[in-house]
Amino acid sequence: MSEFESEVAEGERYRVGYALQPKKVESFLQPSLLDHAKQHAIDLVQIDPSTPLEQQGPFHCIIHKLHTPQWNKHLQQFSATHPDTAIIDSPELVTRLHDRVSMLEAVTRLQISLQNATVGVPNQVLLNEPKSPDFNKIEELGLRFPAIAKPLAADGGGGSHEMCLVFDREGLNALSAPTVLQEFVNHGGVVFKIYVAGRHVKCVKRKSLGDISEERLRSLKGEVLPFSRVSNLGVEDQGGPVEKAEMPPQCVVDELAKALREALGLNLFNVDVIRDSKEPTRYLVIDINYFPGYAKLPSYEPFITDFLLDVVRTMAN
Ligand SMILES: O=P(O)(O)O[C@@H]1[C@@H](OP(=O)(O)O)[C@H](OP(=O)(O)O)[C@H](O)[C@H](OP(=O)(O)O)[C@H]1OP(=O)(O)O
Ligand SMILES: Nc1ncnc2c1ncn2[C@@H]1O[C@H](COP(=O)(O)OP(=O)(O)O)[C@@H](O)[C@H]1O
Ligand SMILES: [Mg+2]
Ligand SMILES: [Mg+2]
Repeated sequence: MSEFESEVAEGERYRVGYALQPKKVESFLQPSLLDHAKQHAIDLVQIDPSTPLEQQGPFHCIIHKLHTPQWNKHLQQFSATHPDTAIIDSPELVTRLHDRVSMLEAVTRLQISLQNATVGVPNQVLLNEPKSPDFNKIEELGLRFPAIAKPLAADGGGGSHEMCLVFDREGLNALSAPTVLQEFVNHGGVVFKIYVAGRHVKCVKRKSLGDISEERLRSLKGEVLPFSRVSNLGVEDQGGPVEKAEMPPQCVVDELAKALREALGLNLFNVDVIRDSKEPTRYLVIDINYFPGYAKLPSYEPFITDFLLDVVRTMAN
């Protein structure tokens, strides 16, 4: 039962508009979410992003994952004249997550040290022209191979999840600009995904890239191995590294979620975190995604509904 079930004022209903791509509508707006929200006084209403919002309201809250200029304009016009509608989240702040350098900047400013755990980011450098890279910059940072070449843009556009494992300098010749070269950290093949919806936080484990031994590293010199969407592969793991992996301490998960929520000014995101195999109290944030695939979480219906109730109630008070 939702923690808010008894608090819904009788007869009062809330309209929450959603503006999402068709694929996202299909995955996120499961009948189970629509039903659960409805039972808790929330009506989820689809927004047509090409029509002015004025003609589609009123809304107590709008959630969205679109970033076309036309949508941003409609949203800006509507929020200027409807300050009582909560916009989740501000498009300007979401933009920070569309770039793999700026998305991690907030993490580098965090000071989290709980239960001996530290939270940081892997060494990384932006290569505007990877074919003629600034080796001084790479060396100054002490960045070591193997590394992962990630497209700078993380806006969900074509190619934004196409990565490459690079094993030495020669491998950089195969890359196209602009690329973020990030040190590969052995982490036991498991990624922790921390899903945040306002003050609500859930952490799950998923399959990740396996460790790279010194021997394998030597045999792969000069190679470039492309990969994409590893944590979505859903490969069988019975008795494997994912099942066996210990979760990070809950206090670290909660503190990281809270600190990032404040630093980014965002409510709906997830954080990909790995744990250094060599130093198991060292946690590294490798990716932050806006409005991720919440439907993959067990019991995502109350998770999302409770968050939306928080938002509409705060606006009403
Ligand atoms: O589609 P899903 O459910 O796999 O969700 C994707 C997320 O998967 P996750 O929840 O982290 O496992 C995915 O996260 P990752 O980058 O794979 O860690 C992205 O947030 C992706 O959005 P975009 O393509 O970057 O705009 C998300 O895609 P959209 O659903 O927003 O298109
Ligand atoms: N620095 C790293 N060290 C080791 N593995 C990594 C590192 N960065 C990413 N990975 C692996 O690559 C996957 C995809 O990288 P990520 O930055 O999360 O991109 P995406 O936005 O496509 O999810 C991660 O889920 C993880 O398995
Ligand atoms: Mg990721
Ligand atoms: Mg991502």
